[in-house]
Amino acid sequence: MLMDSKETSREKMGKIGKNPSFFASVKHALDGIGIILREEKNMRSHALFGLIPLLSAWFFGASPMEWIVIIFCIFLVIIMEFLNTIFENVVDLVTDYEYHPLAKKAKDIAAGAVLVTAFFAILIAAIIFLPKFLELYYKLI
Ligand SMILES: Nc1ncnc2c1ncn2[C@@H]1O[C@H](COP(=O)(O)OP(=O)(O)OP(=O)(O)O)[C@@H](O)[C@H]1O
Repeated sequence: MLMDSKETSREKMGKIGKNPSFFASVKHALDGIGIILREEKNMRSHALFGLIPLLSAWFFGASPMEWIVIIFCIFLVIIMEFLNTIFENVVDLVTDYEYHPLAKKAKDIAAGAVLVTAFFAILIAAIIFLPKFLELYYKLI
């Protein structure tokens, strides 16, 4: 019963349905990336901060394994921000922007997951780069 009304409303809208091709799926995925870059200031910050370890890796001539770990950490933070944004949107959809303690809980926990991942990435960056920075520092003084 519910299924029938759902399908009818889908047909009426004419906008929702299975992607007709692989390229249509890719286009919608790219739209999603565009939306998160436009609407989420935190995602732009992550992308910008991600440049620091990349430039440092280039400057210090990081080993292939160090490059892999650094790129892994950058993508981990970015993926976590994607998940956080998905949660925020689903919560807003369900609550229709009305206050609900469970909505607060879900959003705060999702934001906490991003924070934990960012700390993890900073810790890894410190383990890789701190000795290199110190070596350079003692060479220069
Ligand atoms: N429907 C709601 N009910 C209760 N609290 C909410 C609700 N929506 C948001 N909040 C609270 O307001 C905070 C900010 O919510 P918002 O959706 O604006 O996230 P944001 O500022 O985009 O978060 P982030 O910085 O993680 O991207 C949430 O972390 C949560 O504590």
